[in-house]
Amino acid sequence: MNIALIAHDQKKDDLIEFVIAYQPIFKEHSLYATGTTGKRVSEATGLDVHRFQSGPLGGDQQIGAMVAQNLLDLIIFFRDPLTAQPHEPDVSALLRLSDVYKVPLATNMGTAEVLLRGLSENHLDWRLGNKPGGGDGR
Ligand SMILES: O=C(CO)COP(=O)(O)O
Repeated sequence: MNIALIAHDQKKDDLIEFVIAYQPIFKEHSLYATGTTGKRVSEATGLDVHRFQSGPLGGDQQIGAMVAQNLLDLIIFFRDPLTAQPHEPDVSALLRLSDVYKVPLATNMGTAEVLLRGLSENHLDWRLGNKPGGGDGR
């Protein structure tokens, strides 16, 4: 599966803790991330992470472009609900596209735990049969 990891600055430590806790699961999958998140995760875990631009420079939109091609199967996005983000429209657009393409997305650790356990028990395998032939791949 292709998994995206994103965290706002105040949540990056939480995400790293989470990835370390579930590293045996994450290492079985392909990881993508916004720039700084990906750097922090790969430094902390040694996992191979494909890094896009930093969020404020378009990283959320690059991940959104993957969603629009139905190339992402799971998104872990630890948002900071207490800090205004200059690129809030990009964040909203990514959440909207995830709903359009029915991509499971966790915005906090509680939901992320449930999704990772579901992933490890093959409950997300329906994603594998949900790939587009092109065009409207919903
Ligand atoms: O801002 C972000 C998501 O909206 C995250 O970007 P970074 O991983 O580059 O900090």
